[in-house]
Amino acid sequence: MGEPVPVREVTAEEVARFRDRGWARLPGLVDPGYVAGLRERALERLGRRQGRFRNGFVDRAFGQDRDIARQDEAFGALAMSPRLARDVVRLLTGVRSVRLQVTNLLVKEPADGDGHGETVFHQDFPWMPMDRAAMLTVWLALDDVPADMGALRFYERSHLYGPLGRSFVREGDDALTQHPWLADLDLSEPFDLEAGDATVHSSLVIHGAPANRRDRPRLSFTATYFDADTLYTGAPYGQTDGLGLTVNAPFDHPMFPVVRG
Ligand SMILES: O=C(O)CCC(=O)C(=O)O
Ligand SMILES: [Fe+2]
Repeated sequence: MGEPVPVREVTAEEVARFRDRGWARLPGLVDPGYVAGLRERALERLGRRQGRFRNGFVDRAFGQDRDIARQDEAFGALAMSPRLARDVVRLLTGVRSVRLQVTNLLVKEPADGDGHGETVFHQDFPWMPMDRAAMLTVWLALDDVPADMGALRFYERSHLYGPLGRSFVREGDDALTQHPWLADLDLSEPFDLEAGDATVHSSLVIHGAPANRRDRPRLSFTATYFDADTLYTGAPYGQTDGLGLTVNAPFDHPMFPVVRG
């Protein structure tokens, strides 16, 4: 084992905010020096990338390099970091340990020309074959992400309303169009992130992002964790279909490692 990945502890105030509002800002979550190394690796991978898929609704909003932590050791060390796992356990309510669901390198290309558009407002949970929603995503800025480059925005406390349905299935199915009452909730103010800053969001909070109005790609890394006691429901899902998971049993599979705190 090398040095521990330089991830800081979340504060009691950040935990309280996350639980109250469904999301929180975590400034300086990961040491900027470590993040500079991640950024270099990310750019190197992107340079080797072949073509882009623009078929689905999600692909219009950002590019994905899924499961990057299984392919790159620096991203892997961060995703499997005991310090990060401790933070996640503290943020979630009533959870003893967590599994990693997925990691992703997200790239939102500048909107000009043939670039990406906005990330429409949505929840993450309605896609999941999980029997509970104790699940969150850490969204780490790999480079400075000024607000107009597309940092996430959140409908405050929207996680309290349970699953509100899927988005990204058809044209015009963003959460606001499906549920106009959401507009009565406060929308988080736009904010600038620096490399190493993160946001963390509940799988039930409504979130989205504007298009990237700058001239360089928005680069971020996400890691999604869920309660290790969660049971598999058997609902069809690309990631889990065919893995041989047992319905009504935990996600006991190398794809979903328990991350020890
Ligand atoms: O980065 C984005 O624009 C959206 C990311 C997202 O929806 C997520 O990580 O759950
Ligand atoms: Fe999302």
